[in-house]
Amino acid sequence: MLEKRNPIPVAEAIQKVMLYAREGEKERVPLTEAYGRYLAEDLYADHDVPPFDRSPYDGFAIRAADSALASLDHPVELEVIETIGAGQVAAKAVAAFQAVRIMTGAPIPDGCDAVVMLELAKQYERNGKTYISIKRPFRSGDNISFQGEDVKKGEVLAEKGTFINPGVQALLATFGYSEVKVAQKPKIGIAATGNELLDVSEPLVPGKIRNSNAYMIQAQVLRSGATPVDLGKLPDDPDQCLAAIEQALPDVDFLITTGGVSVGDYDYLPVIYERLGAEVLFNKVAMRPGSVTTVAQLDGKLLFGLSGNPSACYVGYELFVRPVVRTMLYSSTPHLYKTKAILLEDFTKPNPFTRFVRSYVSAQGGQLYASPVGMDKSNIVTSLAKANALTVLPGGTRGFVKGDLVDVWLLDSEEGSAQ
Ligand SMILES: Nc1nc2c(c(=O)[nH]1)N[C@H]1C(S)=C(S)[C@@H](COP(=O)(O)OP(=O)(O)OC[C@H]3O[C@@H](n4cnc5c(N)ncnc54)[C@H](O)[C@@H]3O)O[C@H]1N2
Ligand code: MOO
Ligand SMILES: [Mg+2]
Repeated sequence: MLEKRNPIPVAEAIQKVMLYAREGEKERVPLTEAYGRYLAEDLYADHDVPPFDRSPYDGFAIRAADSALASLDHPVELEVIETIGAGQVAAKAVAAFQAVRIMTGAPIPDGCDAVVMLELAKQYERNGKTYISIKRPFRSGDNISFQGEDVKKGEVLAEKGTFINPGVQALLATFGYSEVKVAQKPKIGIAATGNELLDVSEPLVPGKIRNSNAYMIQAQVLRSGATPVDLGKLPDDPDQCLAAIEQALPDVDFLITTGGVSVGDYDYLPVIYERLGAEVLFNKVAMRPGSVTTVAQLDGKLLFGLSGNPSACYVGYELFVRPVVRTMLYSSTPHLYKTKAILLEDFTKPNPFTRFVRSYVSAQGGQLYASPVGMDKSNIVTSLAKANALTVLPGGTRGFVKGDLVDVWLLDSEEGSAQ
């Protein structure tokens, strides 16, 4: 007897999954391996940057008061008593009408409070001494890069969960983190089910296809910041699938299977969840593609039964797996980044369920535009290669036309959305 499945709205399905989302563990990695990871702690400034007043120019450090009367007609002469480069500290005290030759990055000598750019000073020698003359006054503070002007001690520079981009990497180095506490990468088991599946290296034979989903998901897992664990191909045999899943579960944070979740004779995932004693959170979502997406939990561990159809499988990962991965990585915005774009083509098909159209979003003149890419069917694989976004057409609508403003969820953005 065919069990009747109840489609639930996408937002409700996501909510049900998110109830099981947990923050992950921390680990320390060398700074050289921190790029691309997620901070496990807020990053505080434990000192001012710059840590001392310094010169932003090559030139001369002076006492501004000495230049008060300088003009084109009456240049002021100062004696240059010392030269310091970046990394050096002036050894002498600067007295009235004295200056220090200073290079960019060197600390401002005691007593000085302004810097004259090299180009604005005339330098000359007289009786074995070096002098400069300047033809305009400088105010106290002119051309000084002040201690703490970049950041003050105690400020939070990047919050826990921040993606470590090259800029964050620079901050970590600035504050002396030779090792960085980052979120441990969740481990995600991936098993592709189906008797029809060939290995990538096998030649095609009648009735069979190559397993593309496992490799697609592997890349999605990596893109979302987790580690894929390849559990291989499983035949459409409930005993073998059950044994493989039971064996794999203890070593992974989540388990993804593809295929076998619909109502076919060889769709065994529902039976397997039952035999495992897992609670099925839902087995039908009002979305296309991916309506058969099934998610179950066993002792709090999520089992994602993604569709066998490539486009449905892909969308299932981005909607349901990505946010739990990002939550483990401490993100407060774990979902795909949501924005709006102008549709560049008519999309007149009705949308009985919310439709996620694989799309290419581009920016032109400060406006985002969305073009559907390739055929909009769940068994299509080619459209995925061009997609950088999902255009979201709500269930119960039809007749979107070129020029309509539509919701788009970006696939490649490091930024996410809270909801
Ligand atoms: N009578 C009904 N039939 C179907 C329904 C339905 O509601 N009633 N739902 C359809 C929808 S929607 C989808 S999506 C698919 C989902 O099927 P399954 O998740 O059970 O997946 P399979 O049956 O195993 O395979 C479907 C399709 O995908 C190909 N596939 C499977 N695994 C891979 C892989 N690793 N790499 C590439 N391609 C894969 C497989 O060969 C099939 O062509 O069910 C509809 N049917
Ligand atoms: O799960 Mo099926 O893709 O709705 O397309
Ligand atoms: Mg099936």
